[in-house]
Amino acid sequence: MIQMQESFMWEQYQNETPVLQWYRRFALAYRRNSTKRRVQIVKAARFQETFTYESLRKAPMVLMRNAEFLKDSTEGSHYGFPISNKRKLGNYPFNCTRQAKSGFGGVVKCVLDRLKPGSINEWGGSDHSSEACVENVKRFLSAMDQMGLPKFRILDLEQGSMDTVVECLLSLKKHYNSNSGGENVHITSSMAKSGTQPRKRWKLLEVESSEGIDGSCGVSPGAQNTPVTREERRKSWTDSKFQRVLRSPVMSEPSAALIHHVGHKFQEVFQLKQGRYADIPAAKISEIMKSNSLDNAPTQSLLSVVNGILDESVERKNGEIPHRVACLLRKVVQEIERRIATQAEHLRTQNNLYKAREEKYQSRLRVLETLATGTSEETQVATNKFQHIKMEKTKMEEKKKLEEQDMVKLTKEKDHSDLEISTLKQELELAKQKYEQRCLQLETQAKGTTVELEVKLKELENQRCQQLARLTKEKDHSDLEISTLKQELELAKQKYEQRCLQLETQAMGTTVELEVKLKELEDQRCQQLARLTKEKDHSDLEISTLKQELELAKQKYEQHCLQLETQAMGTTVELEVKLKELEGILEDSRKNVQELKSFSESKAQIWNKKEHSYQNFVDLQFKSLQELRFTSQSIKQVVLHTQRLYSEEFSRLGVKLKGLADVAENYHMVLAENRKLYNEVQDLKGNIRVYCRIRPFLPGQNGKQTTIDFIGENGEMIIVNPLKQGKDSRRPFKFNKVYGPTATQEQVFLDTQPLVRSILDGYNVCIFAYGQTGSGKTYTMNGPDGASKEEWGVNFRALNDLFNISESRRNSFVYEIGVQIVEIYNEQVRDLLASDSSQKKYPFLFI
Ligand SMILES: Nc1ncnc2c1ncn2[C@@H]1O[C@H](COP(=O)(O)OP(=O)(O)OP(=O)(O)O)[C@@H](O)[C@H]1O
Repeated sequence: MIQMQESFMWEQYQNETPVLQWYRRFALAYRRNSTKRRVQIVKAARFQETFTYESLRKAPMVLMRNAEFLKDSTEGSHYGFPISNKRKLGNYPFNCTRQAKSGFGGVVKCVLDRLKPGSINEWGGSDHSSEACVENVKRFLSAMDQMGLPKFRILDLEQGSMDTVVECLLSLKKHYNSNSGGENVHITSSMAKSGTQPRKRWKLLEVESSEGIDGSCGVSPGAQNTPVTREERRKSWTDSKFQRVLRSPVMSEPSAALIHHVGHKFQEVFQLKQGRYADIPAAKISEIMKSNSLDNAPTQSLLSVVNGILDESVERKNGEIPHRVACLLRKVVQEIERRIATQAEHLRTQNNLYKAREEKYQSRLRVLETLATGTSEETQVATNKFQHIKMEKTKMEEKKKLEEQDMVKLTKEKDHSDLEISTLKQELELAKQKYEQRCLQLETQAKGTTVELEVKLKELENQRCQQLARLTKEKDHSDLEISTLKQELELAKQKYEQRCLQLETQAMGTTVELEVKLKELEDQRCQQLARLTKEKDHSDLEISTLKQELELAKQKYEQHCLQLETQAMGTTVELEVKLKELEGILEDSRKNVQELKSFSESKAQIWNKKEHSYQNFVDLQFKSLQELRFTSQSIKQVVLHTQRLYSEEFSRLGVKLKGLADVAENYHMVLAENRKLYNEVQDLKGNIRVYCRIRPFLPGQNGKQTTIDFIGENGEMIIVNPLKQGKDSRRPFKFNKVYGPTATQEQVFLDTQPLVRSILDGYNVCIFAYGQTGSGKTYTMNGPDGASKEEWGVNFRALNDLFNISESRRNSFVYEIGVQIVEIYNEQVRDLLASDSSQKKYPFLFI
């Protein structure tokens, strides 16, 4: 930590916060091993109100490291002042004026001596008096004002705000940097004269401000004049620097071997000649500057060189540094600056690296989070399953409860039905009694009715007898009437006869009158007779009707009597039937009672059975619930196991798939290669190939002699012509191949098949047959009419082959196959598949 802090230079100083400034001071104090001073610094820092962990957290990375250190330093029992205790901090208001004034006083004094030599206020001979410091600061500010450089307020110092102060000092540094080296010499000399100890401008503030912390403005005059003390200080400073540099994790140091080799040389040249830098010959210095000694020298050596030169310059009293040494110093400082720049770059890259690592870790964290969410999802699924099982369990329990309730209900119902049965039995008993009473009543009623009927019958009998008696009386009366009427008629007849006789006698007396009168009388008598006969007829009729009526009445009475008798009989029968019915009903009721009894008994048995079965069912359910629980447990384990297996399988599958993908890729490559080679072979065989086929003799041509003399294996053929002599009699021919008369269709196709197949790779192929009429072109290309598969010609076989291949490559390729058949005859091209005659001739019109 300390080494880190010590490596901060002017450029970084402007970014420092009070905390960092404090730390810088602390680091220097630490380096000087002054516990008292450290405690003092820690106290000072603790009392700053802005100094909280929160501000530390927001600080840059280096500051954070400081903060860690600070934490360690302050929280430990070492100092016993926990800085986070704000309450305590409030009790100690920080008065930075004293520290600031006294610390900063030294800086101001030195700078003022350079700006305005001899204007330093040294009241009372004490450099450390507050008044002298304030006066010096004021003078410094006026000097800055005169130079037109930005300044700060004394109030800033009092409030401890170092920003404006640092800015002021930086502008001053820039101002001097822009000046030439000669001026440096002058300033250095003037500073040396004034008794101060300037080393290097950009180190000035660091050293002097650190020196000013404890109120001692730079090195005390007495100490300056003590060489041993100065030497010791220089040595200790060099050692500490050396240690720091060696331990620095960010310094871009050369390798250990190189340090050993070159560093040794460097030390030899410089360190061994401490105090004699001015004596080094210019040639040696220029050699060192030209060579890469500086590049390879350790930083510690470089710093010691700088220190040595500066110390030597102090020792020399006049403060002058030879030009060559100044150049060397510049070179060394440049090298140190370069290293610091590399260091800064290194820090930046490390920072980037840390950032990248942080991002990586964050992405890992995200992955872990997603995994965690995945796990939580799985857990969710498992919990859901568990909930489901729980629900099922509760359902089962509810079911069980319901069944128990059902059981209770059923037992209640059973009791209820038992009650009902008993009430029914009672009712049945009552009904039975009622029926018996009713039967008795009916029997009594029937008896009563029978008696009534008998009485009625008797009455009817009496009535009938009375009616009969009346009718007989009436008959007698009418008989009497008839007899009286007959007597009257006899009397009337007799009277008429007597009258007739009288009249005859009278007529006799009087003839004409009588005869007339007789006639009249006769007429009257005839009329009377007629009337009397009529009346007699009428009375006869009446008598006959009366007789008939009487007969009818008699019959009616008889019928009525018969009816009454039959009614009485029917009623008796009905009553008997009713009686029988009632007896039957009674019997049925008895039977019903018996049946009800048996039914209730059987129902009770059924209920008992049901109860038993429900009990069994409940037991079974309970068992199955137990089994279900056990099964769910085992399923859970199986699921977990399966998940494990699944992930393993998945990874294995991935590996296999990868292998398979590689193999597939290789396969495709090999396939492509094969195709290329195949087509190359086809090309090598020749783009145009001529095959000759010799047709066998047709039936009926067997007697003829062949002209084929020889057929070679490699397409040679000799034809003989017996009509010619000598050389012309035997003519050799050469083809790609010659098929003899016995060659099959398949053999012919086998040679053309590779060519046909190259169509699928995008090659154009044409196969045509040529020959005289009847030589077998159609036979070779198509085959004979109604050809079997063995007799298929080239066309059929080629198409069949193409279809088969396209089918087998269905998953990889899609081929479109079309067929066109044309005829070229007499230089006319005809489409043989066209149905329309207008489209048959070339050029074809495709629609
Ligand atoms: N290799 C063979 N084996 C058996 N019979 C064959 C063979 N070649 C041709 N033939 C028969 O020879 C006869 C003539 O053949 P084809 O019709 O194929 O001749 P072509 O050259 O097509 O004649 P054209 O030019 O007149 O159409 C047919 O009856 C055919 O069956």
